[in-house]
Amino acid sequence: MATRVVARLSVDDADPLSVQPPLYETPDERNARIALEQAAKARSDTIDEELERMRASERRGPKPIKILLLGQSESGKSTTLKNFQLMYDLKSFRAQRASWRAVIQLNVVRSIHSILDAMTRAEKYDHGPSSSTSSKGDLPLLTPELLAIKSRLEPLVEVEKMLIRRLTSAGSGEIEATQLQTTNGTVVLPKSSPKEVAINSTIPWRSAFNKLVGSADRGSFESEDGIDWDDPDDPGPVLHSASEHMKQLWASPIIQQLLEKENVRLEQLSGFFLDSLDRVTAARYIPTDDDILRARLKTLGVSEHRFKISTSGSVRDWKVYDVGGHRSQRAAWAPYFDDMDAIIFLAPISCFDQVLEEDHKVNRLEDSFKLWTMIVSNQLLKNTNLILFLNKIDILRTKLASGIKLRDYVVSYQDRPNDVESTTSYLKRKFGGILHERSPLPRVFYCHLTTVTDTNSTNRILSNLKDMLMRQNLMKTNLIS
Ligand SMILES: Nc1nc2c(ncn2[C@@H]2O[C@H](COP(=O)(O)OP(=O)(O)OP(=O)(O)O)[C@@H](O)[C@H]2O)c(=O)[nH]1
Ligand SMILES: [Mg+2]
Repeated sequence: MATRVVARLSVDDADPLSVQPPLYETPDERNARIALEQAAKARSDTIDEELERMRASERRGPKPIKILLLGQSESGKSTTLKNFQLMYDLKSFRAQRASWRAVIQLNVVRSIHSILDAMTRAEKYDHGPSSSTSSKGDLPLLTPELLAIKSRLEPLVEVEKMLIRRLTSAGSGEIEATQLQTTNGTVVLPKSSPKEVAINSTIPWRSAFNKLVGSADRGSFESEDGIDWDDPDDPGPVLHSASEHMKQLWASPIIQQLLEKENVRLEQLSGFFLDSLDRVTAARYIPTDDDILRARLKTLGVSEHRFKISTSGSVRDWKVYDVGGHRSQRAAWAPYFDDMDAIIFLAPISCFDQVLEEDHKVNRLEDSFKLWTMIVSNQLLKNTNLILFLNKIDILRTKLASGIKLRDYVVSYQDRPNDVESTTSYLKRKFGGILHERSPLPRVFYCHLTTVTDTNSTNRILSNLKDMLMRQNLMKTNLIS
């Protein structure tokens, strides 16, 4: 009988293509090894053939039309992508309902968490050593009823943690600190609202949520909306039972006063659903398309989305790239500058009175101007169409109507009227001026005033863009003269 070689790689561990045949093996082991090698080679050949087939088809067919979405964090890039999906891939957009439902639940508990944090701060002032000094008097006193609601809602922080765990379980996300931390018994209070969860879009995070809310073999699984109503981990029932308390908290004038004093403007934050609590905490809540557009999940990395889009009988492949806009993510943009047909640049101009979340010294509008300057002057992009979306016009309208003045943040605006028409045409001229001054080659200034959460108006703009790019592309490939 042949001697066994000690400490040999087991058949399971070995890579059959890279491991030398062992010096000693039994006939059975030899046959097993050969069979394994043959199977591995067959697999490898199939992959090679598939790759070659894909390359050949890419060589044969016209090049896909490529669009890159750029702009600072929360400018509306992923929301624009959702509009593309709604228009050109409705089936997969709707198939994601269960996942977006979980994101909306996360958005709701995050808002409630912000209120609970503000209440904790107010309580601290009430009981703290400096309670007899001046600053305490600024914060409203919390009534026993409100404090009872607070204790009733505190378990929602656990629901938030659970949702975040599910979301990030596939290693696809990053969480920034969300809880109060205790150091030497001292409560370290966050200045602003709880931080966001960010998701690396290259990894299919939705499968994590599908696992959370969907399982095809459960009796009540409804394939239409993909929601598994019997899932024991679904936070829906907990949110439903806490709904009245959440509504009371949000409707309380004392809480509104507290948030105002603390400068926590939840209704201006992304993923705000507290005005729709009745609906989004209903026992059988299914998100509408509009809800999905309003749901907020911060992007990490770059993701590619493919569409088949037709115009005048001609069908073309499109690739739309969504990127993370946070400063830490911007280094990942440049490798995609090559070979883009168009860049949609989103500047959320309603943010003229806000600062970047990642650097509180930088005004958001100023950051958009700097980013736009960098994009228009980039040599690699000199032949790329640039389409500017001056976004969040709905929020701009509300803000200006509430008396917030553009001239207080953009000094050069001086005494011009503080209405939507004048402010937008002023800002449009400024962005246009930068394009004309800094572009390496003369180029057309395409600019739209947008509210990308409004599907009808965005649909029209994207359809026009589609026609323009299809025409350009056909001209390039000499199909029309
Ligand atoms: N009211 C309003 N909300 C908008 C508009 N555009 C986007 N939003 C909301 O703003 C939030 C941020 O939008 P996203 O599309 O996630 O922003 P993003 O540019 O992808 O941000 P990052 O992924 O962090 O780079 C979401 O909750 C959107 O629903 C708009 O025009 N009006
Ligand atoms: Mg995004």
